[in-house]
Amino acid sequence: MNKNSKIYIAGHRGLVGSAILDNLKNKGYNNILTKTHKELDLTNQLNVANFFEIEKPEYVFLAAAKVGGIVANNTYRADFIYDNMMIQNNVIHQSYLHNVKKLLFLGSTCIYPKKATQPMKEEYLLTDVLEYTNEPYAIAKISGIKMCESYNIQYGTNFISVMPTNLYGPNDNFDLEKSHVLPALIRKIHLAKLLSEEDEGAVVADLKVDSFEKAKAYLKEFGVTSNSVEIWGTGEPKREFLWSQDMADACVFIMESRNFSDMFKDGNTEIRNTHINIGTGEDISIKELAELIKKIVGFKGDLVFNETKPDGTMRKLTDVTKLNDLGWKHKVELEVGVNRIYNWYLNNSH
Ligand SMILES: NC(=O)C1=CN([C@@H]2O[C@H](COP(=O)(O)OP(=O)(O)OC[C@H]3O[C@@H](n4cnc5c(N)ncnc54)[C@H](OP(=O)(O)O)[C@@H]3O)[C@@H](O)[C@H]2O)C=CC1
Ligand SMILES: C[C@H]1O[C@H](OP(=O)(O)OP(=O)(O)OC[C@H]2O[C@@H](n3cnc4c(=O)[nH]c(N)nc43)[C@H](O)[C@@H]2O)[C@@H](O)[C@@H](O)C1=O
Repeated sequence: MNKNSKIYIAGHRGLVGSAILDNLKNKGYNNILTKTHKELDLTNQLNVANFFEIEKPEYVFLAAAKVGGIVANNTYRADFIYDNMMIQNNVIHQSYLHNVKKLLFLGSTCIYPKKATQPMKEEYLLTDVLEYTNEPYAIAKISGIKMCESYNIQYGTNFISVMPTNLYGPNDNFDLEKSHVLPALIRKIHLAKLLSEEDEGAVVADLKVDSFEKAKAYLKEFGVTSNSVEIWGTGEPKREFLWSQDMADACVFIMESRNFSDMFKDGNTEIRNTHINIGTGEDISIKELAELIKKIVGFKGDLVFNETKPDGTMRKLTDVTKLNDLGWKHKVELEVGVNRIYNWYLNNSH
């Protein structure tokens, strides 16, 4: 990629896409192409074909997807498989037809078997059954990896897949039902603290409702009260969290420095499993995460574990040897990142 290359970021307003946009701008890339979801619905084959025909991007970051936490994945199963397969089929196929020089496809570590040996290496893909709560999403992501791999092999394209761990950062989704655990707990614990301080105005403003009674009733549904916060599941599952700006930096690093062909020449004779894990290689339990957020937010109440909610995979720690060997390592440690995202939330929640 050179600084004038025409680069399309699909999903530029999302958690990862917005961080990729900032990262590229900061590095001096000046020909970046973006479209909002409203301007271009990537599930629409004809519109995506027209877009590529007119714009002819040279590089593509595919960070648009239907994304959500464990309950969203488990509830909207059809949407997660349909939207994700449509988006990636359209973008990857049109990238091939219009001679895109390089494409980066974002998968997820949920592609690995539910009971994979830890930490999970790239070659564990398709070696056992998946976690059921996010199986439709994971299958869409696996088909995206295999699509990139197949186009590379049959058509000589240069499409690279990366498998990020759980991400968090600015522009994350803080919805109490549909979000991932880290933003959900930041918001729930913050709101519980506001309730304990009897700051009715701040609670109403955060939830954008017209009365404190409505706000309290809504929060009760999610187990948020002035003296306790509900945590889904047992608190025992472990998760690995990567700051979204580190994730974006890894994506740009890979786009700048790697080619699909390098990935099986460097001692790897197998053309399959050329995807790259992106993570920190460190994880913590959900209980420990909740305690950390509680400390940072300054909430004094209790954490109550609701075991009727799913735990999901008990552990999905990435093996980041491949990424580290390429010369990239994360910078932001979890406690620093949680402090940053809490401050970001305080400045952006109304
Ligand atoms: N967040 C995480 O923890 C993880 C994310 N990933 C992957 O990283 C990538 C980015 O995720 P993340 O940034 O968190 O997701 P976000 O939900 O924050 O952003 C997704 C973006 O895609 C856009 N989008 C969704 N559907 C369409 C559509 N039909 N047409 C056009 N645009 C669409 C959204 O626009 P709009 O909001 O307007 O719909 C949004 O800008 C995804 O591939 C995801 O699977 C992988 C592992 C973990
Ligand atoms: C990134 C990843 O995201 C999803 O997988 P997940 O890691 O299981 O997602 P999660 O962040 O929602 O939950 C992590 C853990 O945390 C627990 N938990 C506690 N309390 C809350 C809570 O309040 N909200 C949420 N969401 N989870 C909670 C929750 O029960 C679970 O044990 C995939 O569907 C898949 O899409 C994917 O790739």
